[in-house]
Amino acid sequence: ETLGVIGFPFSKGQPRNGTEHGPNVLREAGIITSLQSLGVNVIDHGDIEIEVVLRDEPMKNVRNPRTVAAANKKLSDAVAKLVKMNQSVLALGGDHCMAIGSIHGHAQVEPNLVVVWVDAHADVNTPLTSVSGNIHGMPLSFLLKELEEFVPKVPGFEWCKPCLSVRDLVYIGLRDVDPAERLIIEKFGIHAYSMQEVDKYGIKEVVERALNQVDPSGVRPIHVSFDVDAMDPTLTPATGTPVSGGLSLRESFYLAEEISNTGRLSVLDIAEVNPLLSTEDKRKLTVINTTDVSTKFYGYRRQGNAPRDYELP
Ligand SMILES: N/C(=N\O)NCCC[NH3+]
Ligand SMILES: [Mn+2]
Ligand SMILES: [Mn+2]
Repeated sequence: ETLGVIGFPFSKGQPRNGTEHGPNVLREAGIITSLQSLGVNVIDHGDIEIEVVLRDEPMKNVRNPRTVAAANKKLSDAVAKLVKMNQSVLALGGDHCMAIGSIHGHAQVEPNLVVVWVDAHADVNTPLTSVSGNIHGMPLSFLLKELEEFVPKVPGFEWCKPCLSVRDLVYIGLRDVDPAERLIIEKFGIHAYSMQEVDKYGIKEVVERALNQVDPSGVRPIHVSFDVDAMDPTLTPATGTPVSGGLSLRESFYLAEEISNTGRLSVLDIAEVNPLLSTEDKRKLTVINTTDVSTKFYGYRRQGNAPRDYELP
């Protein structure tokens, strides 16, 4: 099967320049060749062309609404096109507003998808609960049907019809959740495995419970939205909102291997790599660790990978 890679060189969902370089630093780190060396047929479709919308005034406190909306509409169309062609999609961000386009596009073709949101943050503020106005802290509020009545019209987002139900979403890695976000999680009973649960149950149990809760019959396409700040900042320091006490490299590998083992990973977002926010060696560390997790999502096994259709000589 074919893995289509799309770059989303974007940073306007948050205030720190640099995430627009995420796709290219991941490519420069060899993420494409690493995946090809697994025997995956990888096609790099290049980057979404980002247009700057002039006079993109804030709507109440929501920053860069039209620019964020336009970019994510393009991403949605691109992801939908590839999924329709039976490609798995790896979307390289870019800040986490990318999930609006990525999940929306995926859902146009696979409405039965489930979302595994791997992140230190819940990213489920609405435009009315967000303190910052940064859309990368709100993507799920644009996607969740149950939140539609709580989300005001934001200019540019007319195309974005909510496409996900709270019961089809599960969080892993939370450790910096706003009060309003916790209210939403509890009000709608969203499945959420914070780092507290990871410590309590262990990653094996967390992954098992998470997948069983959103997809007990084990048949639904999986969308993983992976914010690199889910991992411990000692592993991925080049990111905008690092939070201590994150997933270890081995917990991240295990999560990726188990998702890969389902055989139903359909779209993976890699969000919030910001090479400008750290020294050269910390940038290198971030992209190497991110690449190493990505290869586990697409078949690399620490146990070893026996050659396919090949006998011992
Ligand atoms: N990395 C971030 N989200 O995943 N930052 C925004 C969230 C702050 N509440
Ligand atoms: Mn995020
Ligand atoms: Mn985050």
